Amino acid sequence: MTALDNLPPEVRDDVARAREKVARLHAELPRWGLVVWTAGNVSERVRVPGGEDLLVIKPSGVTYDELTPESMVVCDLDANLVDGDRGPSSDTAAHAYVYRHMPEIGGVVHTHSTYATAWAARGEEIPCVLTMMADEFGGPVPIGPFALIGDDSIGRGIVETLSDSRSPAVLMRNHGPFTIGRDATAAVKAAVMVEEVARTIHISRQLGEPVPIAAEHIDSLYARYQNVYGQH
Ligand SMILES: O=C(CO)[C@@H](O)[C@H](O)COP(=O)(O)O
Repeated sequence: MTALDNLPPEVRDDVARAREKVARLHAELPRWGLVVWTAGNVSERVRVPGGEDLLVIKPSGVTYDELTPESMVVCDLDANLVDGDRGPSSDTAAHAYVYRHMPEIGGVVHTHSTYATAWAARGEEIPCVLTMMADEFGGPVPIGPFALIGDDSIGRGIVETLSDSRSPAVLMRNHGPFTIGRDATAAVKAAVMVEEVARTIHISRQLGEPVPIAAEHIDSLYARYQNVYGQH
C-alpha cells in the first residue's frame, strides 16, 4: 500500500506514464552533452483533477544509466515525498515552486551545461542575435538572481524572472540554466537549445560583436516558430 493507492486509477496510470517519460528524458541530458555525473534533473507535472497536482522527478545522486521508471520519485507540490524508494532530486523544491506558481507549466529541467553555465557565472544574459533564439526564446535568455539551494529561493528566482519573459530558459546567476515547458519534453528541448545558443554566441563574440536583430523581426520569427513551424 502506498499513498498512490488512494488516487483514482486514471491518475495512477498518469503517474506510471510520467515515470516512463521522465526516466526516458533523463537519458537525453548526457546524450546532448548537458550534464556530467548526476548534475541535472527533469520533472513532469501530473495533474490530479479535484486534488493537488503531483510531480515526478529523478532520485537524488543516481547516475543516468541507473535510472529506471520504477526509480522515479513522486512528490507533492510542496516537495514532500509521496512515492519512491529514495529521496527526490535536491532541486525538487525549485521544480515544485515553479509548478505551484506557473499552472500552465508541465515540465521543468535543470542542468549545469557548460556554455550556459559560463554565461550564468558572468551574470550576463544571452543576447538575441540569432534567428534560432528569436524562434525558441522570443528574445534574450535572462539572468535570474543568485539563490542558495535548500528552500524556495531558486524557484522564486525562476518564476520572478520568467514571468516577465517569453524565454523558457533562465540562467540562475553563478549556478546554471533552468528551463520550463508545457511538458517535460518541451523543457528538455529548451535545455538543449539554450546550451546550443550559449555556445554559438560565445564563439561569435570571440570574433567580434554580434549584430542584434530588430525587435519587430524577433516578434515575427517567434510568432511563426511558435504557431506555424512543424505544424504542416
Ligand atoms: O545544482 C545542484 C547541486 O548544487 C543539483 O542540480 C545537482 O547537481 C543534481 O542534484 P540531484 O538532482 O542529483 O539531487
